[in-house]
Amino acid sequence: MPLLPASPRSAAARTETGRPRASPAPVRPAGPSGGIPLTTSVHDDSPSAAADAPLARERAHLAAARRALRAMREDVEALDLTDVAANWVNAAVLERQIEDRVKALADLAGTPLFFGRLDYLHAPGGSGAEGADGPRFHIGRRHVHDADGDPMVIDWRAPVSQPFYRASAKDPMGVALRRRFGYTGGDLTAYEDEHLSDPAQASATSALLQREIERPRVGPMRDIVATIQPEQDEIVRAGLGGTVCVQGGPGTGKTAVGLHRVAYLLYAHRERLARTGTLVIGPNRSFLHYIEQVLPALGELTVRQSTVDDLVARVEVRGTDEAPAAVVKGDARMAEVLRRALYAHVTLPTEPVVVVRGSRRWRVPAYELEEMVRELLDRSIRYGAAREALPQRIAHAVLVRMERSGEAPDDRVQDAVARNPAVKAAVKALWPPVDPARLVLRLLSDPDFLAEHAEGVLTEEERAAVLWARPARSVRSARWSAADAVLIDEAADLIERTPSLGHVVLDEAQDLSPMQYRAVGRRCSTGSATVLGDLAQGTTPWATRSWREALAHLGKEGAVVEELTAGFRVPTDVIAYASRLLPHIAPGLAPVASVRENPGFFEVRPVPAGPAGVVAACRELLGREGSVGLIAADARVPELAAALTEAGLRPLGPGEETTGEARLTLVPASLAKGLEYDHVVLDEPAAVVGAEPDERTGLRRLYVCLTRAVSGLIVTHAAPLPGHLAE
Ligand SMILES: Nc1ncnc2c1ncn2[C@@H]1O[C@H](COP(=O)(O)OP(=O)(O)OP(=O)(O)O)[C@@H](O)[C@H]1O
Repeated sequence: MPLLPASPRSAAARTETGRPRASPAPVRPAGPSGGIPLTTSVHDDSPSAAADAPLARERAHLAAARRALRAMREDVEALDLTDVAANWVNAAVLERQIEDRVKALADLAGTPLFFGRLDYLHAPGGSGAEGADGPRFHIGRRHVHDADGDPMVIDWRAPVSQPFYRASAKDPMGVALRRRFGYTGGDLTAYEDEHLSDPAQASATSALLQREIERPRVGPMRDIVATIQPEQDEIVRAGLGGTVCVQGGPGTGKTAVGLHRVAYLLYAHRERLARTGTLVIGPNRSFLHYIEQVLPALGELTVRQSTVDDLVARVEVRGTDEAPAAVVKGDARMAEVLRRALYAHVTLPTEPVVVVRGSRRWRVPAYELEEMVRELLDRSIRYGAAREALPQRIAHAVLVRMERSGEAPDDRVQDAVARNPAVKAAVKALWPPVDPARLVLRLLSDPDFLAEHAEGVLTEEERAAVLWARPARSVRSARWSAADAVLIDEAADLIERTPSLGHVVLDEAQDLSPMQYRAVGRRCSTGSATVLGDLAQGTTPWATRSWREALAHLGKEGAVVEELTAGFRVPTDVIAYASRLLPHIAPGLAPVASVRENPGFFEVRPVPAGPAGVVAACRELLGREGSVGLIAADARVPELAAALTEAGLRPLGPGEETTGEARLTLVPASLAKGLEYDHVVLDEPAAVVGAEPDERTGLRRLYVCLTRAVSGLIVTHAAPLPGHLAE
């Protein structure tokens, strides 16, 4: 059903009185640099616009949609639970659901209710008869309907919304007109039309899209729902059944795509994922803090976010590893060492089990017990499950004997026999309980135990690397490292299966060790994953070398690997400069092609030693609009923090949110990954490189730091620049 009075396309074009928008993003033909080709013109608010002009009508529709949304919210708020909830538990659950629903229906100030419109040529699936006017849909963050239940805004994730992201002049997907809306604050102030089926219109770049890409960045990450690109949309809407892996350079939208994919999957498979759960994994808490508002803004409030470290936190991590130890501990061969060490606890019986019941003794001979143990070892069930099954097997053997001698025991007798002290003692001896942390503690403390189970798996040198210099006395007192916690998690999974979620998004995946991939993989063993990363940004000693290998560790060998190459963050000059490092850090990877039109600014500035030059650069950039990030080698951060504070520019830490008043963040290089700022001062590249254990890792860290800027970058240096940055 048309939602606005439909007017024929030609008539609409005639009555439009707006003028093309000249700034900030002029309409221009798509160039070879990768501008986004559209057939478009922008119309904005103008005093001469007649009351019935399209913009006025769209505003009226927006106002009506807002009223309808309010009515939907009021309907939910007015729900009376007294009759429906049978008890207080049900009532509490329902109340929570209602609260969530009310929150999801909030009309967020500054978040447009719709951002696009599609005019179909014909009713989808209809006859397609000449002259038939198709329906018109406004596309927004959530579904809004009027009092009759007719849609006023369609959820961007609905199938009819898909052409908004994918339709092109080449394949209009049945769409006659695609309209994008521009907002200033919460006000609808502009629109831009593409007549997809009109071959006469020239290709141009979408000005509204450019405006969105180039907007200043202050505060946490925002959603990109109005401007998802076709190649991004393909990943966002990929089916729930398969795992997708995305390789993409800095600023190609991997994080954005991953988050929108979760929102899409929750829409398309709401019930299933409500049961099984979804999880977003990021590299550290400040990153998670930066992205945490994207999903709630899309109406999704139930997605858990976690770091890998938090995921495996069965012990308190208070220690660190030297790189050689961490590399071995993160190697997938450790899984085999753990498996062997665990199953070494199982022994084959030499004695029979004798169960005394009343005046009778029942004897299960050793060879029969051995058969049971061997059979359980052969089955692919967890150590703990087998341990639980063994007493029942023994009891069953006793029951068979009872029946043979004329007794008629029932299930209760079998349970009682299984709990018999003789059976319990036998099980404890044959298949003893194992605590995962104690198992790892012994492996890392006892050279003989490690040697026995790592025989033929780890070299002597590797064994020496992982052994603790001072063996720990207890699980509590051990100074566990992050890599140790992953080993404990692996051992725990060998004993008891880790529950699987429905879908996991793994961001900045390139930094995970094989053992960490396994830890994530078992959390989506019966679900699927979205793996996002950039091989060039891997800065751990065990960084991913190939996605195929990583996917195998994750247990998702069949996943498709997609590549994103259009860059939405970094200006052309800056990405060109950073890309000089690519041949040294990830040969074979294509440089990102920036789609930003604003060239931004880029300067490499020699400064005298000491913080004065850096402080001056920060002050200079604070004179511009948007956020400023000062990125420096971790060791230089305290000195720079003091200098900035003394200069009256007290900086925020990377976890703290930038605001209009506090726009300067001091970011240690080790935490810069995934973040972005309008303007960046990068302090002393040689120190960033020098802080890493090897040159390649150092250059990769530098690549990450060089690619955080949205509008401009000043590189300040007193020491010579790393030679690899020379052309
Ligand atoms: N289609 C789009 N429209 C508008 N902005 C976009 C689009 N895609 C990405 N962006 C913006 O580009 C910036 C970079 O995106 P994102 O952080 O997701 O990139 P990334 O590939 O994860 O980068 P990195 O490798 O540095 O972590 C973000 O501000 C994001 O909102």
